Amino acid sequence: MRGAAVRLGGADVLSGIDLRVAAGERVALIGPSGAGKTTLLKLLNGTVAATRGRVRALGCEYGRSSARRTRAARHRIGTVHQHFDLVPQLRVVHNVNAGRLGAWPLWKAALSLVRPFEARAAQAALERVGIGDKLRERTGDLSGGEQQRVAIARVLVQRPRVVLADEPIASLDPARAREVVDLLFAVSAEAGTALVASLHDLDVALGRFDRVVGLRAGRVVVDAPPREVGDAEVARLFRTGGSP
Ligand SMILES: Nc1ncnc2c1ncn2[C@@H]1O[C@H](COP(=O)(O)OP(=O)(O)OP(=O)(O)O)[C@@H](O)[C@H]1O
Repeated sequence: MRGAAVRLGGADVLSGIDLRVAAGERVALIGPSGAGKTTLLKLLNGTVAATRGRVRALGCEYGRSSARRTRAARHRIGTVHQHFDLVPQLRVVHNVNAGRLGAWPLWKAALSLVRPFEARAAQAALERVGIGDKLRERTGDLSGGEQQRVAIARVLVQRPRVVLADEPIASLDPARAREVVDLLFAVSAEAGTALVASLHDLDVALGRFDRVVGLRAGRVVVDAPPREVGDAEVARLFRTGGSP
């Protein structure tokens, strides 16, 4: 993205964002609450439009490319949402298959709610995330950590080229958090899938990722490999008050 800005509710949420993520790159997005991390992820998956600047993803430029090209790009961007974004009343298989909805015609999507299509692919994805026995369970009956895995399985069946994860480990204990990060890295290692994850856990961001992008008040103030992000950069990002 070049010079991207987002204005929401009369306020500048992001300004002057220049960012390029390469295939297979693993980027941790850090910064204080309200810095604009979620909004930046939404800009990348096209669910929020830039008010200024350009955002390109997988050969499409949001707002300029044809609807068909834009849809095709968005199908290959998988997002793990902060609050999972699952339908608790539905069985796990339906929530996993939601990752295929963009690729299915409407009739197939509707019919699949009665008799699930591609249950085998959903089963394989669930096995991959370690909950292969949950296919027919009601999603709302699963623990928070299990629901997080369902959300990752949904992204897996999408066969993404880019995975965006919004605070994917916020609700997990340290051991589960490590497993989820391992899982996201394993997904990214396949087929050069890029991973961009917003994180509040600095140890994970600095210890595991290839690159750290730090946002403060809607601007990128750090963009470097972890070895170059020291106490001074972290303090600059997280200090309270003052200008960006
Ligand atoms: N739809 C909206 N309308 C108005 N303001 C919004 C909207 N969405 C986000 N904002 C504002 O934009 C700013 C950035 O929000 P965002 O959720 O991107 O931050 P964040 O860095 O992800 O925060 P957190 O770490 O707390 O999740 C916040 O001040 C938020 O209130």
